[in-house]
Amino acid sequence: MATFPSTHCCHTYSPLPPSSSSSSSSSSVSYLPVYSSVHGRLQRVSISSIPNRFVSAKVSQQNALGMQDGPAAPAVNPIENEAPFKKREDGLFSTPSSKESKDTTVFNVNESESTVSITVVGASGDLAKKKIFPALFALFYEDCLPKHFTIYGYARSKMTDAELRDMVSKTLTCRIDKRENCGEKMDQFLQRCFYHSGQYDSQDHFAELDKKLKEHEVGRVPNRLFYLSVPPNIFIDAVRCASSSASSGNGWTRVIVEKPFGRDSESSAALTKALKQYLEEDQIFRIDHYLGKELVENLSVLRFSNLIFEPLWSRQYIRNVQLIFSEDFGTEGRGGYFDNYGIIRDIMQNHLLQILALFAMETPVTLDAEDIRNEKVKVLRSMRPLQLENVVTGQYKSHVRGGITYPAYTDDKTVPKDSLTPTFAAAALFIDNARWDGVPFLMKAGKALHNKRAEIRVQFRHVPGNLYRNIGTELDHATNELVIRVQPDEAIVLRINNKVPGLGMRLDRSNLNLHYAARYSKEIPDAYERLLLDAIEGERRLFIRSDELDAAWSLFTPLLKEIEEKKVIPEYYPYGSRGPVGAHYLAARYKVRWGDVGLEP
Ligand SMILES: NC(=O)C1=CN([C@@H]2O[C@H](COP(=O)(O)OP(=O)(O)OC[C@H]3O[C@@H](n4cnc5c(N)ncnc54)[C@H](OP(=O)(O)O)[C@@H]3O)[C@@H](O)[C@H]2O)C=CC1
Ligand SMILES: O=C1O[C@H](COP(=O)(O)O)[C@@H](O)[C@H](O)[C@H]1O
Repeated sequence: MATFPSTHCCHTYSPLPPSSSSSSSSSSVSYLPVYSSVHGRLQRVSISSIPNRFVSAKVSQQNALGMQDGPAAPAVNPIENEAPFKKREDGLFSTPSSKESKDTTVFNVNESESTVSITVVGASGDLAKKKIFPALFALFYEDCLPKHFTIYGYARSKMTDAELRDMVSKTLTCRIDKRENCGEKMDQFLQRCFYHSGQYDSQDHFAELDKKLKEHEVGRVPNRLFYLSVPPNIFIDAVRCASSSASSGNGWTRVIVEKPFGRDSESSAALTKALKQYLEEDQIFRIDHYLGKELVENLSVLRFSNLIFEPLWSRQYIRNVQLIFSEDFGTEGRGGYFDNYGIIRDIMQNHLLQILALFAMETPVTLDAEDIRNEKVKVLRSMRPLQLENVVTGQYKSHVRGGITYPAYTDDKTVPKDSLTPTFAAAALFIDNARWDGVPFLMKAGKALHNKRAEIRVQFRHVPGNLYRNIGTELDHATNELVIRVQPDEAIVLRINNKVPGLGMRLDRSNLNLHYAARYSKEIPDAYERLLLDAIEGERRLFIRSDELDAAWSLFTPLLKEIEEKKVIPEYYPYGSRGPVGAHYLAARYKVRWGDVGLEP
């Protein structure tokens, strides 16, 4: 039997008044006085077709705008009136149709009865310091963690609790808009962080951890979350030891697994098989942190809650879709890992493909995790495996600019001098279904490029019958474009044609711009915050199911094998440039121009 931690964090995102949204050139949209955030919770309900956080947002938005067609939306959470829970003999409530097995999620009326122990395995590492501990602190700071929780760092390095706290404290930051009591909050958080040193393959060492966890859990239903923040060759040992010696007796046990989930179909299937010796599928939370990014989460909202977009979302109106990732730094410090994977496995097969699946899927039956993941799998299975002729690879070379020498990829000491591993790739993908037949989905990902950016660009078809041809406007070259800028400086921009004001008739291209920093005053939570909170709450929507993973690898494995077998030589591009010119030829073959070249955005 497991309990559900009751969390009560509630962020409210108040849009800035229109007058202060100076860079939102557009705002013809009504001003929303209060917008409940994704973290807004009325009451914890986990396995409902609509996660609670969504319901609270929807209700407050509808009430604020009077948007709904029918009578005003109720001011209470409709789920409260649906009584979807069975009362159990022990006083807890469980969902009648829970799909979880060992990991049965229940709604705990009395939060003080349960506790969550979060163990960061690999706590001495880069990701733990950079992302996991800061995200846990941010959740604590926002009152999003359950009332009773303990955090343990676990790794081989020898450290005391005080040393872990010292290490962690160096990376904690407070929300810009909530600086007050920051030091106090940090101290409170650090007091709940502990450390246990042990080997990853030692059941005895995990049993020692178990003993320590029990001391903190005494008197409460213990729920345990393990975050595997270690290199992938350690995943199975750590899961075996954690599950046999440190899993929860009568609460839930969940494991967040970091990427990479294998390096091809076979190794991924082997990893899944090995993990399933110790865990049920619903205990495994395969993380793809791009799914936790605000604008990726917003993709479905944009599409399925706006009548103006969904009818256009098909081959009939969309000419091509571009998924672009670029970083303005190289593999600095991670060359050893990267050389075994390359950019196609590091970014395309997971982050960009996940975005593509969300972008292209059919409307899910509900917002339930399984319904969404079912639709994503269908899209992935409708896609053609990538072919080498539709792919361009590149690798960055040294470049001198402004007296500074930027290194080549192979200058990294952990990378073999003759490495052919791509640090850049561009690819054309196709979805062979009725909605997307013939529409090129172009992906481009690279390190050591001229900027850091992740975005989705949707280029629409031209308006048939160019009414404005006689005034010299070639509308075929000025088609509408929707840009969803995932990072940095999150924004949704729609490029339209408009008349230049004045007595004459001249056309211009302008941007309708939802610029998040201008529209919302609060900091956007880091992806790891959202995903950690979801894992604690048993929400699987943003985690990768094993059949999704299989489908994703099926698309890329033949290509990756061919690149390696044929020892395909990447096109070399200077550090800090826009990448290989081959990417433009690839796009041109499908009559596409990369939208990120030339004019901003
Ligand atoms: N860093 C990042 O930005 C990202 C990382 N990831 C993934 O997250 C996971 C963790 O990444 P990261 O923190 O960078 O990894 P690290 O290389 O920093 O490893 C984490 C910890 O694991 C232990 N460790 C490292 N190598 C070995 C080894 N060969 N044998 C046994 N233990 C080892 C070390 O702890 P100790 O010696 O104390 O035991 C180390 O502190 C990886 O799976 C990575 O692919 C995913 C996305 C981004
Ligand atoms: O998963 C990875 O992502 C990072 C980029 O993440 P971001 O959130 O900073 O955009 C990338 O640098 C790394 O190579 C890759 O493993």
